Amino acid sequence: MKSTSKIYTDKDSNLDVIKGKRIAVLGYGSQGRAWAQNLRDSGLNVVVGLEREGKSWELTKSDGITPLHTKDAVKDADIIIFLVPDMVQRTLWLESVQPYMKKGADLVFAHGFNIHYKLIEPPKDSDVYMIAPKGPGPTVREYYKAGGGVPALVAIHQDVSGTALQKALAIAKGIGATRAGVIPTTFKEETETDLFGEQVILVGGIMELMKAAFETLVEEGYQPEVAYFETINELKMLVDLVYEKGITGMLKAVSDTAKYGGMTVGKFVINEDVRKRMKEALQRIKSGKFAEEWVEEYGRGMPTVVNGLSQVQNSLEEKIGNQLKDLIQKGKPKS
Ligand SMILES: NC(=O)c1ccc[n+]([C@@H]2O[C@H](COP(=O)([O-])OP(=O)(O)OC[C@H]3O[C@@H](n4cnc5c(N)ncnc54)[C@H](O)[C@@H]3O)[C@@H](O)[C@H]2O)c1
Ligand SMILES: CC(C)(O)[C@@H](O)C(=O)O
Ligand SMILES: [Mg+2]
Ligand SMILES: [Mg+2]
Repeated sequence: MKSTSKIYTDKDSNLDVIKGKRIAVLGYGSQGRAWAQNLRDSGLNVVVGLEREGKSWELTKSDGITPLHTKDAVKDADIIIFLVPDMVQRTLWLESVQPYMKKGADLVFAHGFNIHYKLIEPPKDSDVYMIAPKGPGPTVREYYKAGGGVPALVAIHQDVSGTALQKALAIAKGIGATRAGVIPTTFKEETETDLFGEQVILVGGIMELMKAAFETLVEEGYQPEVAYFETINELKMLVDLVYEKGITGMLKAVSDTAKYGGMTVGKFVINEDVRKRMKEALQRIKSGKFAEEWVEEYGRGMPTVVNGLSQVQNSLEEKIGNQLKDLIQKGKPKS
């Protein structure tokens, strides 16, 4: 185990390093919308680059930011931030960024996928760095507006100017991340751990665990509403306790019966076999097999993602969740 040598906070970063520089945020989705608004509200010079005048274009305008066609946005930009989907970045780079950008402009990422797996080969005269928020885009905006920030990782791939880290930390400050903390990493470590996290726990693991538990109860004849409260809705409250007080805090809040059952049956369900599969999933990421498969799936129009989303939308647990939504919302604290 090698612990981080440093956690950067507000006092380690200075917005002046990038003040007045023209920042082009490419894409206005989950992260793009949050970054563009946070950077603008931090007093930085932001434009948004989009390929066409559609939904994102209108949203950008209604948020008070100027949308431009990508090539116009990158033409005069000193810092170009890729916040379009990972599978779109290579084509955007080849067709709309590389031919039009200023020589030596910085190339910035929120995830290392395209650089680590060499889908984008940046010019040798650009600084290339990453600020990877460890949370979803809407939360990056929500926390910033409330005076906080989502923690992030920072990594430098190319440092031609010798100031790449200072610029990366200034952007991290501009989106609010240094209000929490920013940990230095490499493109390799960020890419592999981020993919692993979303596959085995944050997205894949939790989703399948919730579904499997819900379906087990329903198949055994229990009321789906009771199953929903038990296996999906209450999860937030227990994860909130972990977030506020750690795993120990969560354990202290539940009954001794839940502690004993959780400590024994948890290990029976999430057993050595599951850990072996986690290692296998990590191996597929490290070898590049997952990246290869994802590029191929994307090329076929993402059938697995499209069908998977529609299956989830039409599942019994989603129907029950929708029926209970008003009731659940009414019970939420009014702050
Ligand atoms: N979603 C997250 O919370 C999150 C968290 C950390 C890092 N990241 C990283 O941030 C980057 C952006 O991800 P995201 O989830 O915010 O993206 P997204 O899917 O929300 O991006 C959608 C936006 O990208 C643009 N776009 C979509 N398709 C396009 C196309 N074919 N051509 C040109 N532009 C197109 C549009 O502006 C659209 O609004 C990725 O590298 C991702 O890995 C995302
Ligand atoms: C929000 C996540 C899952 O952490 C991010 O990594 C993503 O790819 O959306
Ligand atoms: Mg990710
Ligand atoms: Mg992530």
